[in-house]
Amino acid sequence: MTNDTPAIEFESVTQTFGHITALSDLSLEVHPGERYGFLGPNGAGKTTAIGLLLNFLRPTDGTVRVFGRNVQSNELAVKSRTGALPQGFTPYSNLTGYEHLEFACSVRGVDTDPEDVLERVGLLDAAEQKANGYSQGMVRRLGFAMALVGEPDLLILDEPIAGLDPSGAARIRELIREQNERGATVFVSSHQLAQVETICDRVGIISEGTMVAEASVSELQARIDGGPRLVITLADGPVSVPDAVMAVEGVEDAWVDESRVIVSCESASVRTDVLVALEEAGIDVIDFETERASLEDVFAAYADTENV
Ligand SMILES: Nc1ncnc2c1ncn2[C@@H]1O[C@H](COP(=O)(O)OP(=O)(O)OP(=O)(O)O)[C@@H](O)[C@H]1O
Repeated sequence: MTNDTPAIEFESVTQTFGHITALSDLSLEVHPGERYGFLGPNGAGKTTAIGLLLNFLRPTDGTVRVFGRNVQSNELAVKSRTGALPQGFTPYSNLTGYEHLEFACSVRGVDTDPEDVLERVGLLDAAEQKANGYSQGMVRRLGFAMALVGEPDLLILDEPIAGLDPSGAARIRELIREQNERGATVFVSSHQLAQVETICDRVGIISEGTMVAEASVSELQARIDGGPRLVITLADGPVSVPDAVMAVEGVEDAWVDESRVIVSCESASVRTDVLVALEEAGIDVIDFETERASLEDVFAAYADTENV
């Protein structure tokens, strides 16, 4: 393996279940050290892709590699470098949190202190409690703790933040960052777009088993709306978009939303020109701010191809 070898590689992967095509000729690469968000609506094929990565499924066609190794023919070598939190993770109800971690350590053949990992996910106080008394959020954190055992080079996390309260979600985000800083590649599947936006540096969006967009979060936003919008509140309240705004070179679009004028511009300097133009036209501005399209907006536009 060289430094250029992808941490994850799907090469023209198709997965069918009878007459259903879950993945269709999917290709993607995740570079070592990346935090990659794998996004898509329900039924898009995310869990199928993770099932292939973990060798729970055999691809109908194509090849899946982890650190350059075909996952089908190198299962043990791949698993020794991978920690996973699968979507349907359910704990053994009669084992305590501590016993789950002991089990994960023995499977991996490492002598990590279970209490250390439980503390990192905020479950130390519940270490001696049986997992059947755990809340949904505690179960996700337990699964995450088991994925961390042995400091794997690759973390595959299916909806890691689902079911967590804000402080639990913040803790998991922090742990993901920590793991990434020590060098782990992170692959996060989610339809909680706001969560992925803050965790990942690159995002792939799949729809109906096909990759429809792949870029950094900021690139995706820029593709949809040309960058941040300027939101202006006028003293007299707008009835229509002032001509002075539309006359500014670089204004792509402008519209009235309730009491505000929203201006889509191609660059930050155009936003300044808009404010100057309003002042010169004698129109009083009470307030202005810039507003980014959320990844939610981006996703909706890509998922609904009629809007692209
Ligand atoms: N074992 C299976 N047998 C038959 N069809 C399946 C099987 N697993 C997945 N599918 C189908 O493949 C498609 C992709 O499903 P998948 O679970 O991978 O999507 P997903 O993006 O993970 O969705 P969700 O966010 O709801 O979990 C769906 O149409 C699903 O019904």
